[in-house]
Amino acid sequence: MVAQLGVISSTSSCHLFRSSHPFSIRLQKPMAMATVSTDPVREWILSEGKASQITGISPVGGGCINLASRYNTDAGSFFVKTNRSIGPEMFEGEALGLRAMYETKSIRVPQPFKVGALPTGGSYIIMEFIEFGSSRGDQSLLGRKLAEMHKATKSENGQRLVKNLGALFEDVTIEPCLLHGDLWSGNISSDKNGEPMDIMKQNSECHGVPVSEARSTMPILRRDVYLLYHYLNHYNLFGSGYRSSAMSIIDDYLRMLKA
Ligand SMILES: Nc1ncnc2c1ncn2[C@@H]1O[C@H](COP(=O)(O)OP(=O)(O)OP(=O)(O)O)[C@@H](O)[C@H]1O
Repeated sequence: MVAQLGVISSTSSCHLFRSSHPFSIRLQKPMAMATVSTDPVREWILSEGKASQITGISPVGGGCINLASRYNTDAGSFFVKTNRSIGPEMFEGEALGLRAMYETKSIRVPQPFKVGALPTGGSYIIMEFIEFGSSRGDQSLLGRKLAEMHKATKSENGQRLVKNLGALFEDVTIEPCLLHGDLWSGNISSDKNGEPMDIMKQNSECHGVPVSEARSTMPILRRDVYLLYHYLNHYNLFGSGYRSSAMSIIDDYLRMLKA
């Protein structure tokens, strides 16, 4: 909770746009007063967003997954999406993608500003509000801008590692072996005699191998390459929580390989 100078609506001046929309109150007579806010969207807009007052909030239709709103302020408009049940990982992924596209300075995309968790559960993303035109614009220009974006995209460190990975496999005969498909603490138990057992229900994809005994049988030089595969897979499936582990293995290998 952050105590700050905020703007609230007086009850008598509230105008409801749509009763089902939680942010559908237009603030017609903003009144500054000290208040304790538990609304991180409002807090961000009134601090880092450099607005001193929010003059109106209205729903934006068209989305399927999230609730979208336009926040009008004296510092311009912001586009905000919230989701009541999904955590910030989804919007972190959206912001990551938008930022990467935005930084290419090619095709027009909204600048992402802030992603976070809602105190009541769920999450939000705040980004630049874009006033749409009435048509789809020049389609050939769209194609050219997309091509520009593809060309501008910098290869990630991962691509460098892929190019240099061969060195780790020189003079090695790789023999196929049976690997557990999903070895993690949730899939390990023991029977009533204390015999360790695997309680995996389905063999979907491999995790890293958390058991040090099992891990010690892997060739040290290449072990983290296998681990990296699983971190990347989990990054893809479950979101940005796995990114830093993947990147740190990539960076370690790039240093080791002097690539
Ligand atoms: N930056 C923006 N500024 C203004 N309006 C936007 C912006 N981004 C999206 N919109 C409008 O808001 C609508 C909902 O956004 P979006 O499509 O991203 O919602 P979603 O629920 O997250 O995704 P989906 O529709 O793919 O399920 C869009 O159809 C578009 O009209």
